[in-house]
Amino acid sequence: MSILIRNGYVIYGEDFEIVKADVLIEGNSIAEVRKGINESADTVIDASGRVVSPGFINLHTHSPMGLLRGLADDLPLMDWLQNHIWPREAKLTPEYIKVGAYLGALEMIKTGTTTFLDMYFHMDAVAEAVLDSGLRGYLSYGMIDLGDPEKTEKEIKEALREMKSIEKLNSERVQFVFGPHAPYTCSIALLKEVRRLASEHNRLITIHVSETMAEIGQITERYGKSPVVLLDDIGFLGSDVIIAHGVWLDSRDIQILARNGVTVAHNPGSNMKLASGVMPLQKLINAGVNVGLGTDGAASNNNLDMLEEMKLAALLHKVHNLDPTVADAKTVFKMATLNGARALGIKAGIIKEGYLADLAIIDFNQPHLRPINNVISHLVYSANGNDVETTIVDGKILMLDREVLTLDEEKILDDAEKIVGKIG
Ligand SMILES: N[C@@H](CCSC[C@H]1O[C@@H](n2cnc3c(=O)[nH]cnc32)[C@H](O)[C@@H]1O)C(=O)O
Ligand SMILES: [Zn+2]
Repeated sequence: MSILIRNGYVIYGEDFEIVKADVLIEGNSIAEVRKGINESADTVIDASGRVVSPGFINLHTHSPMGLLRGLADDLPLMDWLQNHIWPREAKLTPEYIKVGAYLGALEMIKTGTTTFLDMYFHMDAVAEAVLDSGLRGYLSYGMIDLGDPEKTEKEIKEALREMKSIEKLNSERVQFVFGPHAPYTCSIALLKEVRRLASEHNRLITIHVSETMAEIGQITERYGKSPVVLLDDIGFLGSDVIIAHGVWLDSRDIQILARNGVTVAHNPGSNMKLASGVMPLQKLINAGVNVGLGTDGAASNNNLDMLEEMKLAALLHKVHNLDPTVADAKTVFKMATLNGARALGIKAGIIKEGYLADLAIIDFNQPHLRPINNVISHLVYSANGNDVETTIVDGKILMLDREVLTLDEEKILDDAEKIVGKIG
C-alpha cells in the first residue's frame, strides 16, 4: 500500500521546518518528502492549502473515561477520585469500558492524535477497540493496592493477565505498559515488584507522581521524603518511566528525574481544572528532562483534543511566569509530538524519511487559519481538533476528509448514550 500526499505545507524533520512538498508513504513508513514526486500511488490525497503535521502523541490519558464526562466537575483531585469517580468506576463492566474506549479512539482520530499512553482497567477490552481503530496504543492496567498485601498480589496477577492478553493480539501498534497508579495508592512492595517485572519483560512504566500538594503532604508524612525521592530510593526510576503530572517538584526532585532520564507527561488542562497547580516547565526543560503532553482523562479535561491542550500549555506557563517568551509555540508543539515519541521509544513524532507514517492533515482553508504566516503558531494558538481532516497511522488512513474509515461513528455515539443513567 502506498499513499501520496500532494502539495501540502509539510512540517519537516526535528526542526519542524515548513516546506511545500509531497509526502510519499510506502507500507507503514515515510518513504520520501520532496517537491514534485511523480510516482503513482494506491491513494493520492490533495493537500493544497493544508498542513501535513506529525500526528499528536497523547502521553497521558484514561481513554474510556469519556463515559464519565461532565458527571463530576469543579472538585479537587482527592474528593473527585474518592467520592465521585471511584464509586462510578466500580460500576463499569468490560462492555462499558469497551464502549468508552471506542468513544475515546473516535475522538482521538478526529482530532489528529495517532498514539496515546493509557491507564485504566479491563485493558484487554480497550486493546480490542484500539486494534480496530487503527491507533497506536500503549496500554497500562492501573494498579491500586492501598497497602493491602492481598490486593498487591491480585493487582500484579491482573496486570500480567492483561499483558498476556494484549501480547496475544500480536500487533506492534498495541503495547502493554505497567501502570502502578501513584505512590499514595500503591505499597512499596507493589512498586518494587512492578520495577522488577518491567525490567524482566522489557516494558515501560507509567505512574501519577507529585500531582497535588495534598499528595506531597501525605507521602512526606508516611515516608519522610518527597514522592520522587521515595521512588529514587527504591530504584524505581529510569528512562523507561513516564510520570504523569510532576506538578509539585522541587529542585532536588528535578535533578533526580534528569539523572534517571525520566519523562514527565504534562497535563495542563487537568491540572488547571482540578486546580492541582502548575508544573515547573522551564526548570524541567533547563535540567534536560524530556517533557511530553497529555490530556489526562476526559472527566478532568473534558476532552482529548491535543491541539487545544497545546494552547492551554502555552498560555498557562506564560501567565504563570508573567513572561510571554516562555512555552513558545515550537517548544509546545515538540512536547505534543517528538517528545512523546522519544518517551515511548518509537520512530515517530516527526515527518522524515524512514519514520513511521503517523500523521495528521489539517485544513488551513479556513478563516481562522489564514493567512498562513506561521504554521506552528496557527496550530498552537489558532487551531483546534475539529480542523483535522485526515489522520494516518502506520501507513493506514483512519480518517479521510473528516470521515472515519475504521470505526462506525454513529454506532459508537449511540452505544455511549445508552450508558447514561447506568453509572451516574
Ligand atoms: N485497578 C484500579 C484501576 C485504576 S485505573 C486508573 C485510575 O486513575 C484515575 N485517574 C484519572 N485521572 C487521574 C488523575 O489525574 N490522578 C490520579 N488518578 C486519576 C482513574 O479514575 C482510574 O481510577 C481499580 O480497579 O480501581
Ligand atoms: Zn491521570
